[in-house]
Amino acid sequence: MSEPLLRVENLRTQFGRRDPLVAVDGISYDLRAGETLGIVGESGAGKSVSVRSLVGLIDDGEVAGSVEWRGEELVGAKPRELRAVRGSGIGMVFQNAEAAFDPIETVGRQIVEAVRANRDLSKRDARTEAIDLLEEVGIGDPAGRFDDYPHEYSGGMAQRAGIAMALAGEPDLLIADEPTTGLDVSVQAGIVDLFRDLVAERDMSLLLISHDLGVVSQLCERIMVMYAGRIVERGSRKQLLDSPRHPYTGAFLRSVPDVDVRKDLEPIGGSPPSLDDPPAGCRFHPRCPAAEAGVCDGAAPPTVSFEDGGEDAERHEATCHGYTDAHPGGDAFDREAVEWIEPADGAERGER
Ligand SMILES: Nc1ncnc2c1ncn2[C@@H]1O[C@H](COP(=O)(O)OP(=O)(O)OP(=O)(O)O)[C@@H](O)[C@H]1O
Ligand code: NI
Repeated sequence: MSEPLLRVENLRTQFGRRDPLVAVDGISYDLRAGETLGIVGESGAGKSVSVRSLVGLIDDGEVAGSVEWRGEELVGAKPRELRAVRGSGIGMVFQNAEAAFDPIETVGRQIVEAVRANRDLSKRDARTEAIDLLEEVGIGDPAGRFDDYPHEYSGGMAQRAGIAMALAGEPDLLIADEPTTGLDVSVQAGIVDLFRDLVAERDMSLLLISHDLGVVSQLCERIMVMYAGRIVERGSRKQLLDSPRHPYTGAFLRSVPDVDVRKDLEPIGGSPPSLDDPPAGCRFHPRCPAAEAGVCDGAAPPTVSFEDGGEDAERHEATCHGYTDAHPGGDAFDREAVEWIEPADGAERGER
C-alpha cells in the first residue's frame, strides 16, 4: 500500500485558555491518494474546525497533535509553508464561495493570480489556463464571464468559480466544507456531479465535510461520524448506511431524508453538548436511548471493530460502551460481530 497523502494523529484544537473550549478532541485518520472521505455530524460537532486545523486556518486557537502532508508536519509549520501547501497540494472550497473572492477584482483575474502563484506561467498562458478552469467547472461562456465581478455570478456559479480557484494549483487533495449548503436543491445536484467528475478525472482525493449525509454518501467511499469533537464511528459508506453500530449514527440516519427511500424522519431528541463542559464518559449518553447509568457516564467508551462489508471491507469502528460486558446490551448491540476491542484513552478494556 502506498503511504497516505494525509495522516492526522490525535488532532486537538482548543479555543481560549481559562475556560477552554475543545472543539476537536483527539481525532485520527489517514487519507490515501484517490480516496474520498466524508465527515458528517450535527452543527457544532467540530467538523469545520477539524479541517481548518489541518492547514493552518485557525488563528485564534491552539492546534495540537500531528498532521502529516506527504510526510511533512503541518502542525506548527511556518505560515509561508502552510500557504504553499494550501496553494498547491491542498485546495480548499468553502460554503460561502463569494467570500473566497475579492469583491473589487474580476473573477478571471483572481483565478489568473491563483494559477500564477503556484505555477510558472506567463500571463497569457495563465489566462488560457484560467479560462480552461472556468470551463472545466461548468461556467458557460468562460471567456465571456472572465471579466465579471464576483457579485455578477449567481450562487451556483460563484461556487463553481470557487472550485476553479481551488483547482488553480493542481491540488492532490480537495477539502470541501459544506460546498452545497445554502444552494438550491437543483444547483446542489450540479455541484455534486461536478465534484464526482473532478475526482475521477483529476485523480484527486476528496475530504468532504457536510451535515448532509445525502451529499456525503453520493461522493464519499469512506465516512466518519463526528459527535462533540470526537469521531464516534467510521467505515465504508455501505458499512455505515447498512449497519451503523453507534447509536448516534443510527439516530443520525433516522433523522435525515434517505437518498432514495421515503421514510418518516425522527429528529434526534435533545441537543449536542456544549464543548466547554462536555458530559463525562460517552458524550452522547445524555441523548442515547441505550445509555446505561454507571457505564456510559463513567469511563471513556472503548473503540470496537467490526468485520463486515465483505472482501474489500474498510476498517469499521465504533466508540461505544454497548459492546462491552459492563453494558447489559440488547438487540441494538450485536456483540457477536465485534472482532476486537481496543480501549480508548483512559477506558478499561471490555471483557468479551
Ligand atoms: N474561533 C472560534 N472561537 C471559539 N470557538 C469556536 C471558534 N470557531 C469554532 N468554535 C466552536 O467550535 C465548535 C465547533 O465548531 P465547528 O464550526 O467546527 O462545527 P461544525 O461541525 O462545522 O458545525 P456547522 O455544521 O454548524 O458548521 C463550536 O462549538 C463552535 O462554537
Ligand atoms: Ni462547519
